[in-house]
Amino acid sequence: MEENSPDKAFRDMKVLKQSQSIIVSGESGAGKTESTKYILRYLCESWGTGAGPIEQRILEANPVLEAFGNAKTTRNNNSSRFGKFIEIHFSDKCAVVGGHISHYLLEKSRICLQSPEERNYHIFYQLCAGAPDSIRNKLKLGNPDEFQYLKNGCTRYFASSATDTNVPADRKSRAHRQKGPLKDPLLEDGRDFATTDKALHHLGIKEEDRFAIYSAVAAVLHLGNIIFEERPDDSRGGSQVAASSEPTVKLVSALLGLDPDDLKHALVSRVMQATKGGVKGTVIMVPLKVYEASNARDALAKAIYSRLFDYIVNRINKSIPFQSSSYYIGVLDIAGFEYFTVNSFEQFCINYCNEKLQQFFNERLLREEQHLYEKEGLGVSKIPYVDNQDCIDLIEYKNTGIFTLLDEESKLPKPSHTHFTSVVHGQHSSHFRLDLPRKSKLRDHREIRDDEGFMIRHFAGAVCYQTAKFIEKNNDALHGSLEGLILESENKFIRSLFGNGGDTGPKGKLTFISVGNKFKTQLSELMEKLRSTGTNFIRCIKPNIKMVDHQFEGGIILSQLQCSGMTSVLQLMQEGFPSRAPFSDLYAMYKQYLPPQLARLDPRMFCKALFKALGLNDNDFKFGLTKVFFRPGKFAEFDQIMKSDPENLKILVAKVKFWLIKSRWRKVMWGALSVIKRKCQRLLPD
Ligand SMILES: Nc1ncnc2c1ncn2[C@@H]1O[C@H](COP(=O)(O)OP(=O)(O)OP(=O)(O)O)[C@@H](O)[C@H]1O
Repeated sequence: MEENSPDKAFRDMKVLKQSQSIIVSGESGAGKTESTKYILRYLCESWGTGAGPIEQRILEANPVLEAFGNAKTTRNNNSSRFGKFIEIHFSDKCAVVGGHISHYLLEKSRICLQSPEERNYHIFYQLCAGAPDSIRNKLKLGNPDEFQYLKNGCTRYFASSATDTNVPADRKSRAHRQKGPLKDPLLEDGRDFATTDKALHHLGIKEEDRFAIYSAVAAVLHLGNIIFEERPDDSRGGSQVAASSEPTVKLVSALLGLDPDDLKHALVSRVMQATKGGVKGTVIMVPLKVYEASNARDALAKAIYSRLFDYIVNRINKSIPFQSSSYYIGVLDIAGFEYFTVNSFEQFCINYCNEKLQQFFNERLLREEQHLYEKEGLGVSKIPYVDNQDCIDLIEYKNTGIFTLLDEESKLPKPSHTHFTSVVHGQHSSHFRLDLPRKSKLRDHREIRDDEGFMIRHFAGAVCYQTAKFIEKNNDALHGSLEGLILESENKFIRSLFGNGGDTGPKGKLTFISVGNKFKTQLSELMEKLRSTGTNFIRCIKPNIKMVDHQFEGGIILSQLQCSGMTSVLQLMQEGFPSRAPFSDLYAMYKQYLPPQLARLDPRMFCKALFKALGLNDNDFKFGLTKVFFRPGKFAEFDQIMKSDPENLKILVAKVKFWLIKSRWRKVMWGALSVIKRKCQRLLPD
């Protein structure tokens, strides 16, 4: 991490009177979130009123966001599974006045299923391990083995050897009892519940609402335990809730404020409005097969949890309000480029986002820089970089982009991922960025059928996407019966989670709400914001994949630098002039150090005189039309000389004067010589 980025952003905001953004990027586990926390702490503690209530709340937001939005993955014990843009707002005096958080793409699939070494969101384990008995008993929480939504992943808690004994044995899973706790210096589920609870309290969330939040989390867990079986009397393959799940249905209904029979009914059937035959608009109930009912249950769990996450972010925002602000510094912490053996809709969205951010990075650091060199006539040779606009168009273009094709497929009466995939290939058969999976260099990917996936050549490498779940994951709508049911919940809190979401639309009417489209819109708003601010980039580099300290693996570090475009930037910095200042700024900065007869010079002459007098090496700087440009590190050297002790300054002034006299003398000499030369030419016979 560049050491002074937040400080630079703050100084730029103050001097240039312009809002700033800091884009923190890097792959999972590289340190984006930790860096973001340092930045926020630095800004709040340096420029807040000694971390007063507002600043404190901005900082308190972190444990809450992490509890509900972070999870253990194979690459990071505390991986943020959502993106965020945190704005710290400042008054015209540059003091912190408030903040705002926007969040993007919470990973929903994790709520219902995790791979064996990974976990669900931390809050589930915090509740099971650390909530007091009074809460756990009311919410009927046991150990992670008791829940379908936890038991397929890693069920161990985080704790140290010393603190592991604080958690009673009956709260621990079998794997935990056998293998002991997971270890991480920053995480401890038993203790972290209290931290989350305290942070929620500090954000102004009362005990009653905190309990409502925990009840919603518990409802999600119990919901996952409802299982379905085929109805023996139904020839159409309909399903019913298994008898063994009856108590769970009762419990979930109580937690969600629903009638158990209504819940059962809504889970195993779907309302449809007839569009033909009979009376148009007649509502008919379609029975769901076992796998469809299970999907409906999972969709409900994901909807509750993601709405809960929206609610929590909203509450955080309410706790850090600001009436008016003059500027802000926004910090973007969003997942970096991802590629796995199986890549689905989540990777597609995040890689699309990274294409946009990379384009922005190229624009700001490579294109604009080189354009400036050209405009100022510096004659620096061109550094090539790849323009990825074609890849962005392939994904987001209005009529034929992959997002649009996916939305169109979803609106068909019988959407199918194979049809969608074929349309993508058909539409872009000769696109350089798109190819069939069998063209992949990886064997696993070559085995994907032509109509089940596509490969995109991203700026950071080719990725094969499997389209099997694209249609389902791109749809945020609950099916009609569930939506209608939940909107009529007797639990005010649950109703409020769903009630005023602009996304839901009229009750039970919408069958499709596009996730891709929402993300595209959010991202374009974010890009607009970034473009209107001064930008600072922090590139986090992961030193090794083992999650251990002080171990640097050259190969993986180099590939991260290449993927993020850093090698091109470094080349540009090496051959270019990364620091620069307009003549007038330098003049204004240093004239106070120099005597009046020098301060009277025009800014360009002043700078020339200064540089010559200092005896700076001609290779270390270049004079453009309006600015002077410095080689890396040379501006700092120059600044140090200028601000050094008075004795040194006296010598310097004498040198400047001497240079000026010499150059004026030379000018006069040249003038006189030219006159003499011309006169001589006239006097001499042809
Ligand atoms: N500056 C740091 N000092 C000490 N440890 C750090 C630092 N930055 C990161 N780490 C360690 O690396 C882990 C991963 O960092 P972090 O969660 O910030 O990664 P990330 O890039 O945000 O990953 P993800 O995209 O998965 O959220 C941290 O939990 C911590 O153990």
